[in-house]
Amino acid sequence: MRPAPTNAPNAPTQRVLDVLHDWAEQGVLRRLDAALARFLAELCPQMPPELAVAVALLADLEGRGHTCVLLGELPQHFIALKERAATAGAPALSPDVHWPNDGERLLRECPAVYCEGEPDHGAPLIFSRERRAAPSSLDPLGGRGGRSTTLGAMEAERLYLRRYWRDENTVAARIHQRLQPEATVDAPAAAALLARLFPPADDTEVDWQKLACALALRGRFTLLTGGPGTGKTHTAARLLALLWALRSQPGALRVALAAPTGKAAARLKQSIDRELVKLAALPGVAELSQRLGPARTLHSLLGARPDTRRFARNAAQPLEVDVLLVDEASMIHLEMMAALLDALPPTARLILLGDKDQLASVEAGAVLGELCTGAQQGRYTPQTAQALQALCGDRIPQPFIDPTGPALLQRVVMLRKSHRFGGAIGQLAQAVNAGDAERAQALLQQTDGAAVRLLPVPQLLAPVFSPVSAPVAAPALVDLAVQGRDGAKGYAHYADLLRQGPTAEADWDAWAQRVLQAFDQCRVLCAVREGPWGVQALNEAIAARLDALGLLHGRGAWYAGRPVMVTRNDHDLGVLNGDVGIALPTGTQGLRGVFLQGQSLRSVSISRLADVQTAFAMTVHQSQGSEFDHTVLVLPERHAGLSRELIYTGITRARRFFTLACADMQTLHEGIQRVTQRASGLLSRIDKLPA
Ligand SMILES: Nc1ncnc2c1ncn2[C@@H]1O[C@H](COP(=O)(O)OP(=O)(O)OP(=O)(O)O)[C@@H](O)[C@H]1O
Repeated sequence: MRPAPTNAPNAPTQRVLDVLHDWAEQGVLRRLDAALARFLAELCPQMPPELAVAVALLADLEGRGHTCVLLGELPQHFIALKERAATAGAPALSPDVHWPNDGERLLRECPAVYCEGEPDHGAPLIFSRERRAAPSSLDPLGGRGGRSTTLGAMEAERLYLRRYWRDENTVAARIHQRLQPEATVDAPAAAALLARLFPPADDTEVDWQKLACALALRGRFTLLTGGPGTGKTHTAARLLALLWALRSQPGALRVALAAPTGKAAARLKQSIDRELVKLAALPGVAELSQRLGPARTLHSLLGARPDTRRFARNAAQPLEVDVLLVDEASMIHLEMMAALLDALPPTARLILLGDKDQLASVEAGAVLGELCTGAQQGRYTPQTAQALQALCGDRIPQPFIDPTGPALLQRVVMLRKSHRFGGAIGQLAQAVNAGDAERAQALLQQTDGAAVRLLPVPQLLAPVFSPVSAPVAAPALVDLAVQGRDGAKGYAHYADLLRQGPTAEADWDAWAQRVLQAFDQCRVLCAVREGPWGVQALNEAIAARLDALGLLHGRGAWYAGRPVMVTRNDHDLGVLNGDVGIALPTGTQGLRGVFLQGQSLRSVSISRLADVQTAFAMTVHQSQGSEFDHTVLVLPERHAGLSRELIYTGITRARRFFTLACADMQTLHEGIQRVTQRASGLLSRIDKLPA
């Protein structure tokens, strides 16, 4: 069904499209959502009005991260959308337009819909119906420590746009293919190396890191999840050393490192290098270190092409790798995961690292979270347990054994012990993750210890929003951001270093590095961009305060010390989306944007830095993959966008100090209770494929 849209939709649908157009004009929907409904209705003039609304809703939901819509939920979505329109004072939809009880019939009769299982005529909408019992990978306890990561794991009827349906199928098929049993490794050699890499500890705890490596030797797909500091990279480095030592031909293993952002890629490379140095005594590790190239962003690895969503690397032009290690995999959206798996040769090993409890990608899909459903419980089959014991001598404890454990979970390991956070920050992250708002509140309000602190922004000091003036950030919050607290640095620290300048021309690089590192000691993270609690207002307020204190001269678009975050990859300039740099005065060339890339500096003319934003404050989403000594998390009052994942991600960006700034505890409690659920059918698709 790909003719050019020439026909006018039927009259009732046309009326609905006009209303959708008005809704888009008034911000109830995105223009894109209404335009898609019109486009499909013009392709298929007999499309009923209800389906036109469902298409706009589907596009709207995909904008919010869902990859499909569950039919059973369409009636509520219709109601919620109508309420949004009413609240915005937009024209009402006729009361007759609602999702009918027999919505399936409506889908089956519409030529714009392809019903899975029937001959595929290329229709743009896909109706998928599963008549199966709950898939075996469904976590009986609800995954993620008692909650469900997706809405679509049980028997369900789903409506997709073709693009997401195709990507979901690709990811399911490629992962399923990688779950097939692998050729055996040299077991005695592997056992000896594992014993060397993971010497027995004094405690009796299970060594999940060792088990993860043993498990990874069994197949071409491994997923390591765990909170920050649980040793995902530590383990991955040992796994690479192991694979290198056990390779069948000398020098033949091509290993690639990648991450979704430039910052995360740089961190991955640094951590792997650091860990490999510790393993230098092992056979071949020196050679592995030497051969390991830089970690690349997924875009660069796959060969992103300007102005297209296609990549140079794909199934026809696969990546030339034997082992691909990808960090921060929670940030990978469905489309990118499909592209990555498509471009990976079937023989290559894929090792994904990520924290399943972090915010999912901005774009549609929550692939890592979904693949980790049940990881908390282990669910290893007795066969897996026996094989691992034979290989490394360690036993998987009985509570983690489940004879019905799905094939996918035989490739997933959750690391449980944090080697970085012992104290209050780790406990706070754990409480939030467990949905225990009372405990989180108690930890934030305890007065001993400086690691975790609450900055109540009382009503009187609360940000004032006036429709005529720009939103104003709370002074107490700005004070904290500038001055810090109890040894936790604020921005005055880097501004001080900046003011001092280099001692001599020759010291410029060292000084610039110190300024950049000092800036990274503190970061203000916001849940929203707009309004008094948002990125924009805080950026302005912090710059103004530093200016008032004489620490920066923060007037005009560019000033010495302006921190900026790149918002778009620019391969010519060598800066990537998410890179943070600072405008620094140079002797002869005036102000230049300076970025720390690994151990070296990149300096860029500020006139060429078109896609940047000031970076005193950034969104929690933008901070993923980064860590700061002192993290200040700012929560707007009673905001629907607050979620458990967002709060957890904000907290876990803090290395030594964490401060929460919010108006009241109710905001925190509500946020912790709000768990993001994204509709998807990925798990059931993997389960459905024949073994
Ligand atoms: N088994 C271990 N014994 C000793 N130190 C460890 C162990 N596991 C990890 N570490 C150390 O703990 C620190 C954190 O480990 P690592 O960076 O691998 O964690 P991570 O899970 O990758 O963290 P993040 O999610 O923040 O990237 C590192 O300094 C690492 O060397």
